[in-house]
Formats: sequence, C-alpha cells, structure tokens
Amino acid sequence: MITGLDHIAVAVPDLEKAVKRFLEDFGLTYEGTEDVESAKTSTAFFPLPPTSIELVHPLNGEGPIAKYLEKKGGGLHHLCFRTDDIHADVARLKEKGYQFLADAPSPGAHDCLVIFIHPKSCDGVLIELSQPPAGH
Ligand SMILES: CC[C@H](C(=O)O)C(=O)SCCNC(=O)CCNC(=O)[C@H](O)C(C)(C)COP(=O)(O)OP(=O)(O)OC[C@H]1O[C@@H](n2cnc3c(N)ncnc32)[C@H](O)[C@@H]1OP(=O)(O)O
Ligand SMILES: [Co+2]
Repeated sequence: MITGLDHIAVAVPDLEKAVKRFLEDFGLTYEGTEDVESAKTSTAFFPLPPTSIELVHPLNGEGPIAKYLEKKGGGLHHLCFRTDDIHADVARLKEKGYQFLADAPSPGAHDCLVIFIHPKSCDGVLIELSQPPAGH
C-alpha cells in the first residue's frame, strides 16, 4: 500500500551550487549526499517533513540523469511514493497495465528498495516507488 510522498526529485546540472541554494537560500536542512552506484546517480536529501526534496545529479557523468540534463538542462524529475509492500504494489499496478522500468525493485538511496514506472504510463510524470528497510 502507498503510505506517503517520500520525496520530490529535482535534476540539477551543478550539485554543489544546488545544495548551497537549498541550504542557504531556502534554509532547508541538508542531510548529506549519497552516491547510488546502481542508479548511476548522486543524490542529496533535504528532509521537509512529512516528505523530502531529493537533488539528483549524474554519477561520473553517466546514466539517466545525464540524458535528462542533456535534453532539459534541469527540472522536476520524479515523484516518489513510499510503500509498505513494494512487491504487492508492483504486482497490483502491473495488473492495471503500468509499465515498469525494471523487472524487480533494486537498492536506492537510504537502503530502500526502489522501482520506477515509465512516465508514459502516468501522464508524463516519472514515478518511483520506495520501500524503506525493515524498522524504518
Ligand atoms: C534510485 C536512487 C534515487 C532514489 O531516490 O533512491 C533516485 O531517484 S535515482 C533517479 C535516477 N533514476 C532514474 O531516473 C531511473 C528511471 N529513469 C529511466 O530509466 C529513464 O530516465 C527513462 C526510461 C524515464 C527515460 O530514459 P530514455 O532512455 O527512454 O530517455 P529519453 O530521453 O529517450 O526519454 C524517453 C521519453 O521519456 C521522457 N522522460 C525522460 N525522463 C523523464 C522524466 N524524468 N520525467 C518525465 N518524462 C521523462 C522523455 O521526455 C521522452 O519523452 P518523449 O515524449 O518521447 O520525448
Ligand atoms: Co528518487
């Protein structure tokens, strides 16, 4: 079951500059950066309860964010729903015809299990589902 809006992600061409903006200009709390090798993405999180802002930037200049930045320069990249049972939600949504970008969830930031739904399945919005590790 989907239980909340885990984060809203913004793709940024200059991570350091964007971190400074969200920290100093907007005054948000900076949790730190985390490189997610499997997603070829560097992330920076700013908790803003009950959700967070995630900045995403290409890790080593490669991956999906690099392609996005090439085309758009930056912008709102995805919404992430928190789920308490990612496998059940994937099965339920596949049954309804949603196209997933992987066969199975994989590790994301914060040791969560994540999977993405193609934007074409959701009126042009890229959706991530994320299940926190047990006990979180
Ligand atoms: C997992 C770590 C971390 C976390 O929270 O834990 C992250 O969130 S990492 C985030 C980075 N990872 C991903 O984005 C994985 C999912 N994304 C992809 O697999 C690709 O980006 C994909 C399939 C959405 C697009 O890749 P493709 O190679 O098909 O790129 P195109 O440029 O050809 O795009 C095709 C089509 O999709 C539109 N598009 C692309 N990105 C987005 C987006 N973020 N939001 C909305 N639409 C998007 C693009 O404009 C093209 O549309 P078209 O009408 O055909 O021009
Ligand atoms: Co995300």
